[in-house]
Amino acid sequence: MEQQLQSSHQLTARLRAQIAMYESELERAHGQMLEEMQSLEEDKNRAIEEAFARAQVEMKAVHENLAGVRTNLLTLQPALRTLTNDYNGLKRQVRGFPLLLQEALRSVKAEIGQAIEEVNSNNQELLRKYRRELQLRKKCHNELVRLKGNIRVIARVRPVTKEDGEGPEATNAVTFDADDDSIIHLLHKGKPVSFELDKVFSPQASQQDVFQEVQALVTSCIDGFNVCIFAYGQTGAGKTYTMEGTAENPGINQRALQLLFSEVQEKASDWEYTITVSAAEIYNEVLRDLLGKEPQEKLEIRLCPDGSGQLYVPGLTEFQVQSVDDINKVFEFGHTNRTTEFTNLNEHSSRSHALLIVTVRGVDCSTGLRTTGKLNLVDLAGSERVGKSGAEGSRLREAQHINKSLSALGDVIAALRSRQGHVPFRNSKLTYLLQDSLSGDSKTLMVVQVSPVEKSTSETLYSLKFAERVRSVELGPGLRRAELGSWSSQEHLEWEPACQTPQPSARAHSAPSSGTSSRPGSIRRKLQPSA
Ligand SMILES: Nc1ncnc2c1ncn2[C@@H]1O[C@H](COP(=O)(O)OP(=O)(O)OP(=O)(O)O)[C@@H](O)[C@H]1O
Repeated sequence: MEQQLQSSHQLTARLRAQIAMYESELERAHGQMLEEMQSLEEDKNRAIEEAFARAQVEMKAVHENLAGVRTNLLTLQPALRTLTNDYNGLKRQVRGFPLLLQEALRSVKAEIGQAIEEVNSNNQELLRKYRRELQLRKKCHNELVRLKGNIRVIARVRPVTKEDGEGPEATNAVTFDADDDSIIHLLHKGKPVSFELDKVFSPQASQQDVFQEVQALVTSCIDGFNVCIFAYGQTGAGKTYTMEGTAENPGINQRALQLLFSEVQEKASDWEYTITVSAAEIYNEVLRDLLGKEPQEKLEIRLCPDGSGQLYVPGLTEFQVQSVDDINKVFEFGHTNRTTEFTNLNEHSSRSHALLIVTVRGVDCSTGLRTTGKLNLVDLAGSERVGKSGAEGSRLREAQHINKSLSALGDVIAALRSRQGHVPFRNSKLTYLLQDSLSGDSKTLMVVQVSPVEKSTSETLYSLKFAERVRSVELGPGLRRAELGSWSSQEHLEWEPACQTPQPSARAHSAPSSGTSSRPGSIRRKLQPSA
């Protein structure tokens, strides 16, 4: 028991020791906890101090801002008052604006109306002056025509060419007057003969020199005048050279078209122009279209059904052209047609009359005034007197037709120059077709082509007589009848009275799109042997 008591005492002592250890442990943990609480308390206080300090700074800034805003408010108040006043003023103005606008519109309308009236009356005045100017211009032109004669005749002598050969027959038989460019001398069978025309061009004259002589006629077409330019003369005398020329040295046709295009362009701000071209041929008194799709078709000249008395050719193709390039295309097209039609185009060309008809239609943009002028460029058939040299068959028939139409042309020109009441336009297709362009205010220029060589002197003599006769028919009534009798075909073959046929033009086209030719205005282009 004692043992048990002893062990129990020992156990109690161990337990007491253990409890003492726990208690000291607890005490230490308690101390630690107190320390940590102390440190936490310090942290909290520090944080509170810092937050307080920041809050104080911010508070100070807010106070300062508030003070600034207050100051601003104080300064904005007067501005706000002004704005309110302005706003109210504007509101009043907006309310009164429709009335003001109406009033302003009324006064502006009245001012514009007055200005329009002034402009109108100015325009009327200008229009009146313009019309008077136009009339004056036309009067001047007519006066010029009257003074100069509306029919002029010039001669052009071509140079001696290789084709003239050599020897006495190819010697030069034509000379000129150094002091007077309207005189030409011919040595015919040893006798000198002189002629006076309106102007004579020697072989040295250039294409441009000749064109200068016809330039004014060409431009008058833009003002609504009709013009005829003829090349007359025996085969090989240079008619086609003068009218068509070569690629390097173009003749009247191309230069005229070029001039028309440039003149029309210059006037483009005031006038609207359209230029159309037609080309026709008269062979054995049959009229045919050189630009048509059916070159064989015979055309007739008819009276316009509108009762205007104007003539027209139903079916004659008319191409509208705007540039030399368009002309190239038109004539290339016509030429292609013809080369397939004739085995010997050159010969055929020599025996037919070729006409290039250029029509210039204009509208004055400001007045609506319309003008139409026609420029007829005619390469006549060779004038040689084949019949006298004993031609037969178809050659004789051709010659008869040529002589008949050239005589008829001479008759018409003579009648016009002498201002006869009756002009025999209907005696040939050529004169009938050109009736509109030969009468009235129209102008005519005949270029008589002359071969200079000895062997051609008979034909040259004949051509120059023809030319001088055309020119010498006086304009005055006293002399009116003096020369008329000589127009019957003494030198041409006898011919029968012309059948009576006449003609408006149709078939307007724009230029075809074929290949280009180097010779615009070439309706009678001669084929080169190699072609
Ligand atoms: N002024 C000139 N300058 C240089 N050569 C010219 C001149 N006039 C004509 N010729 C030349 O003379 C030749 C005959 O001229 P062209 O063919 O023009 O005569 P034509 O009168 O038209 O003949 P046809 O009646 O056969 O048509 C051509 O070779 C042409 O080039």
